[in-house]
Amino acid sequence: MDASTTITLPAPAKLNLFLHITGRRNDGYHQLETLFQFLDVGDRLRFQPRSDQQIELLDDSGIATDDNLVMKAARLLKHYAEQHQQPVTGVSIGLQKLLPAGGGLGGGSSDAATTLLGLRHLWQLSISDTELRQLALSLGADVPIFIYGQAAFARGVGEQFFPASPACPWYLVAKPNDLHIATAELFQHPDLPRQTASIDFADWYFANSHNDFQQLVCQRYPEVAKLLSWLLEYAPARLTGTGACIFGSFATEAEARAAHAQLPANCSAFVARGLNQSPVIDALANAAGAS
Ligand SMILES: C[C@@](CO)(OP(=O)(O)O)[C@H](O)COP(=O)(O)OP(=O)(O)OC[C@H]1O[C@@H](n2ccc(N)nc2=O)[C@H](O)[C@@H]1O
Ligand SMILES: Nc1ncnc2c1ncn2[C@@H]1O[C@H](COP(=O)(O)OP(=O)(O)O)[C@@H](O)[C@H]1O
Repeated sequence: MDASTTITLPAPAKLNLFLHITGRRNDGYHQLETLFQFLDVGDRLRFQPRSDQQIELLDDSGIATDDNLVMKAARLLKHYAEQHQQPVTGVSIGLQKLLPAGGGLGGGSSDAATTLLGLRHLWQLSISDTELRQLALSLGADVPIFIYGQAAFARGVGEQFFPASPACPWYLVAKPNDLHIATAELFQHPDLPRQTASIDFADWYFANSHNDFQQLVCQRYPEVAKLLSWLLEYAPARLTGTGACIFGSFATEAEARAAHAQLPANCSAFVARGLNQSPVIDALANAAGAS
């Protein structure tokens, strides 16, 4: 495939297999320890070069174009290219949203990362992965992991990575309908635990870790507490990120689908496989190979 032709790329979801808050920085941002893993489910983005210089976003998400992380990422990379005297073309970006916004699955962050990666390819920009991750961090704490593209333990605000190879089970990911949790609001809550002791990642396993947001989210949103109690009857289960999604891990797809079939009313869910490499990395390698 020629770099100037249309490309379609995935923007996978992530799970936080655990999430500890170990402190707070002077600027108010929290220091975290977490383990990121990707899912084989996510949004899709299509990048089509234009003959003018416009960046156009075609999307069905209902998010205002100027607020959309896809648009922010595209403008940021265009600005970088212009500052470094690297030519760019216009582009129409089609966003197909499948992941719930504000679900703790990092959908918006993943869309932003796929935009940075897709446009670097399309525009043939000379920018290293490290620089791209720095640009990504300015869009949000969760964006760099989707550029990194490998399952990883993370420290800092979630931007210092240590490669990991957790088991890749089948997950049932579920959330109460019509529930969006505002990440910033939860981070500011006085009852949030902020002093979990730092762990040695080599000693990590699921049962000796937790998610520091889970208790607070369950208190504030009883529908999450109820859904989590239900899922725990079937599998080890936990909140991802700041929620509202929870996940349960299963040895087989059939077991995950059997639990899905019993999903309580007023909830939505999907079954997905855990992945230790982001599918966007494979898709870009294919696109580069075909150029
Ligand atoms: C909690 C996590 C765990 O992976 O995921 P989500 O639940 O959002 O998916 C992330 O740290 C979320 O990252 P992200 O959603 O990109 O957050 P940002 O846009 O950078 O920040 C939103 C707001 O959350 C707070 N924030 C975020 C990250 C952090 N380490 N400390 C913070 O205090 C800040 O108040 C910030 O203004
Ligand atoms: N392309 C996008 N997809 C989803 N949310 C977006 C997008 N662009 C901006 N946002 C904003 O980012 C917020 C967080 O989105 P998202 O990353 O999907 O959830 P979370 O941070 O809970 O994992 C949303 O509430 C939404 O307002």
